[in-house]
Amino acid sequence: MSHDIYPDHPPPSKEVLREWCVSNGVFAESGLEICSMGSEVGERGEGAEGVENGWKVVAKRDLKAGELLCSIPKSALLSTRSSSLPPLPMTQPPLVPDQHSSLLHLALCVLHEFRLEAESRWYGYLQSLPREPLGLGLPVFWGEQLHLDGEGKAEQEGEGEDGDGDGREGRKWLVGTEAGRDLKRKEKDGMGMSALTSFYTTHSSHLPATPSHPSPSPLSSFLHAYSLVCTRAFLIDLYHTIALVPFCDLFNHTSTPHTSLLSDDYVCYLCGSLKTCSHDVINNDGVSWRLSHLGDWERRRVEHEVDTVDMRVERRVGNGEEVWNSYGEGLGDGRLLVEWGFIGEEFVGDGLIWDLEDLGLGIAKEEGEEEWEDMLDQLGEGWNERNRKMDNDTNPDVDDNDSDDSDDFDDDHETLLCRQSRSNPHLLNLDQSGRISINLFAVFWRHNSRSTSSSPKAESEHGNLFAALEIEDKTPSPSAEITEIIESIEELEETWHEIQARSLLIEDLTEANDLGHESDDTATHERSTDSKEATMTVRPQIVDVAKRIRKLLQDRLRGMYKSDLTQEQLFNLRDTLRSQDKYQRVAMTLSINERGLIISAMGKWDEWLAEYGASVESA
Ligand SMILES: C[S@@+](CC[C@H](N)C(=O)[O-])C[C@H]1O[C@@H](n2cnc3c(N)ncnc32)[C@H](O)[C@@H]1O
Repeated sequence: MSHDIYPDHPPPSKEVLREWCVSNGVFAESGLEICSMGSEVGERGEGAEGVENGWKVVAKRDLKAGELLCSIPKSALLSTRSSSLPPLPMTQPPLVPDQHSSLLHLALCVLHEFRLEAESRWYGYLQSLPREPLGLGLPVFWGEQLHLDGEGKAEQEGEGEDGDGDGREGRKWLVGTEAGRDLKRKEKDGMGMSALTSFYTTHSSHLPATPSHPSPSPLSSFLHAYSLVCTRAFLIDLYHTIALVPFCDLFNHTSTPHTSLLSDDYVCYLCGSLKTCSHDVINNDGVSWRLSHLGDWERRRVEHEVDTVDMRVERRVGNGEEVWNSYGEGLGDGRLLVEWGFIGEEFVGDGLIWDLEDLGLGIAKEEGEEEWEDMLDQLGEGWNERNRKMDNDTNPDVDDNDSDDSDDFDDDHETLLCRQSRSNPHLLNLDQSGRISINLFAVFWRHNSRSTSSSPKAESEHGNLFAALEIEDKTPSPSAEITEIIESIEELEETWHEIQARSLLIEDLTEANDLGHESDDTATHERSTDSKEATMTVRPQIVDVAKRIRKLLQDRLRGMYKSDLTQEQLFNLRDTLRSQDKYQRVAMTLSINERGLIISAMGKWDEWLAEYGASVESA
């Protein structure tokens, strides 16, 4: 599948971009250099073996915190407000300006500017953007063989860019992974391939003919423009909403960035003015309501300075180091791959996630979601309360409000369970340290107690069928339930801690034996047997829940592509991929990493169940 963006134009040029920046008032610190990723020389598309490398920003000298990296006047931003594409006609139903429709609209504007070629105000910038691979390798396009012209008519079918099936195979490896979940969610939320196709089919006729593009552009051109917008646009302010920001979009992502984008967002939403404008309502002090939250000094600044988007050094950058931005906090590889087409293997974010309906408990998404969320909110409160108490007991002098972050259990990565995610307290996840969230434990625990506490009453004397089916509700009150859950979690962790301590003791004794310190085998045996006798007992319900969790992990693993292969076999398989199988390589890496996390978590639950798993049968 090929697009019609800049056919027969020279490759992207840093020099042309630099000249465009200068003539559009863009300031870029002279101590920054745009380099090719993976090699220090060459323009786009000139990497080794013709592989597109992408660009990055590198510091040519030490950069101190506070230094200005770049400053772009808002007049240079490319947004739906600034583009020369005429406003979209009212659609039926109207295009609600949510984030996705804003991306689609901006993509149409970008395609229009591409079609203007050198006539566009942004040509010097747009020519610098990647032109390959089509759709920038975002998984939503992997393996797509869709060919439509600008009017939505099928073009000639043929082998696309990844006609050898790299994309199709790559998609298979995403099944069951976080990226696979994200792709499904996007499709469901109307952000998949079919929604993109239908948007362009509806709106392509709105693109004016240009001297270089008298006919409509193929769908592939729109998809490419859309990918550029998705991977490069920033949220700016109330007027532009999202926009492409020349130069700022050259910084790559890491979870420990040096810089971030700064923009005053409280502009007039009608004309974009930051300084007081004719649309403003003035308060009794003669100040626009819009700017009334600012102090005197700040107000003077906005009234007199050019409105810009800036990036400053927030963490020192050494000479020769790449300067990193962050595309969002806690972005895991699944999300990075789906939204930006790469993985960072930094193992940050919330790990693997389940929805309520994925838990095999027969809970539909809409069914009682609020009730479950209420329970999780109460659990969160109960958990924080417990932490405060624990901290007070161990450290009576510490301020109560500081206690949340300093809890030993929550920060101990060797535990079976982890606290609620900071990004979403309702999340049901397996964290990056292989710990199941207390939420998942609580959902299984509650489901278990509901199904065991509701037992049909014995048939009445008169054989009344309705009376026989009446359910006796022994459900505990919500607060009693949360207390029970927290006590169960503590019980689970204490027993896990005991197992860990015992294996450490055995390891120590074996090591000591190997070194000949305590050569008496009988003594070793006696001590390890002693410690075994210290085993605690647990409530059967905890065992039930542990078994559910173990099964949940196993099911997730089994839902992955080629789930019967061992990690070693997968590594070997990945090693045999051809250099051009880049989608398969990245998808396999993601899948292997997620499998590793599940396997290590399963190992812990197996160890615990080996000790306590039988007690439920005897209960
Ligand atoms: C905003 S652009 C950054 C500049 C881009 N590298 C370029 O060549 O113009 C975002 C894209 O850069 C690439 N990218 C960003 N961070 C990356 C990273 N840590 N590793 C690999 N690629 C990255 C991805 O292709 C992503 O879609």
